[in-house]
Amino acid sequence: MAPGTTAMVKDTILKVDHLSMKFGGLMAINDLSLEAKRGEITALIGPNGAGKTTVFNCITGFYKPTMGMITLKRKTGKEFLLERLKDFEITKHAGVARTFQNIRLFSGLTVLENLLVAQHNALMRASGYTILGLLGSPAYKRAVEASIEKATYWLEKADLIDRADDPAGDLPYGAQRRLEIARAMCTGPELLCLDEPAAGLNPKESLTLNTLLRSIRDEGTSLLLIEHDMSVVMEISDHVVVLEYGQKISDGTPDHVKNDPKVIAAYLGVEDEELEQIEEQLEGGKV
Ligand SMILES: Nc1ncnc2c1ncn2[C@@H]1O[C@H](COP(=O)(O)OP(=O)(O)OP(=O)(O)O)[C@@H](O)[C@H]1O
Repeated sequence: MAPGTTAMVKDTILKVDHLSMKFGGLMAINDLSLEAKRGEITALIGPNGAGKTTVFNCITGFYKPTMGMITLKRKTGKEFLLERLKDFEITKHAGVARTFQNIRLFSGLTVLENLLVAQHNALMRASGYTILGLLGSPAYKRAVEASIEKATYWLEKADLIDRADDPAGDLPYGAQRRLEIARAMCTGPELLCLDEPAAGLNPKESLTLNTLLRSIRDEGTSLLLIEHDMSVVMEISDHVVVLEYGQKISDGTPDHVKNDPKVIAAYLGVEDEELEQIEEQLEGGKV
C-alpha cells in the first residue's frame, strides 16, 4: 500500500502498468505504474516537462504508448485495455471523458446548446439513425427531453443556469472552464480526466471549481487531474502522484506528498546533497 493512504481498500478504476513513451531519443515516460481508485480525485503533479500531459494523452488515446498497459475497469466489472482503443472508443465504451488545457467550446453556440451537442450520440441512437425517427419517434422525443434535463442538471451544478441562453464565447474564463466540465459530464463518464482545470482562474473561480469537482466525485464519478495550482490539488485531492523526468517520485495522500523530501527537492530544483539537508530539516521539523 502507498505510504500515507488509508487502510480501507477501494476498487481500482484505472491501472497504469509499466508505461513508457518515447519521442525519438527522448524518454518522456519511463516505466511508470500508478492506480486511481473509484470515487476518488487523483491528481498528477510534477514540474514542467515531467510528463503529465503525455500520461494523460496515453490514457485518453491521443498517443499510443511505446510500452505498457492501461486498464480501465467499469462499474459493471468489464475491463478495457485503453492502449488498444481509439480515442473515441475510449469515450464511448470505456466511459472516459477529458477536457483540454486550452478551452475547446463551440463559442458561437449557446451554453445549453454546447451541452446538447455533447449528447448527440445518444440522441442519434434514439432516432434509429433515420429521418422518420428524428421527426416522429416517441423514443427520440423522450431522448430529447432527457438530454435537456441532464443539461439543466449540470448547468445548475456548474452555477451556469442563468447563462444558459448566452453564447458560450461571452462567458468569463472561469465559467467557460466549468462549462467544459459540465459538457464532459453530459457524456456520463465513469472517469473524468481534467488537464489543468484551474489554469488562469482567479481565487474566487478556483473555489467555485473546487466545489464543482468535489460534487462530481461525491456523485460517484472518479477524477484524474493534472494541476499546477497547489491550492486546488491539496484542497480537493484524495490521492496525489508526483512525476519527475517521466518517473514516479511520490504517491500518497496530499499530506504525504507535500512533506516528501523528494517532492520538495523536485519543485525547488535542488541537487542530491541539498536533498539530504532538506531531509534532515524535515526530520527536525524546520521545513
Ligand atoms: N509530441 C511530442 N513530441 C516530442 N516531444 C514531446 C511531445 N510531447 C511531449 N514531449 C516532451 O516530453 C516531455 C514531457 O512533456 P509533457 O508535456 O508530458 O510534460 P508536462 O509534465 O505535461 O509539462 P507541463 O507541466 O509543462 O505541461 C517534455 O520533454 C516534452 O518536450
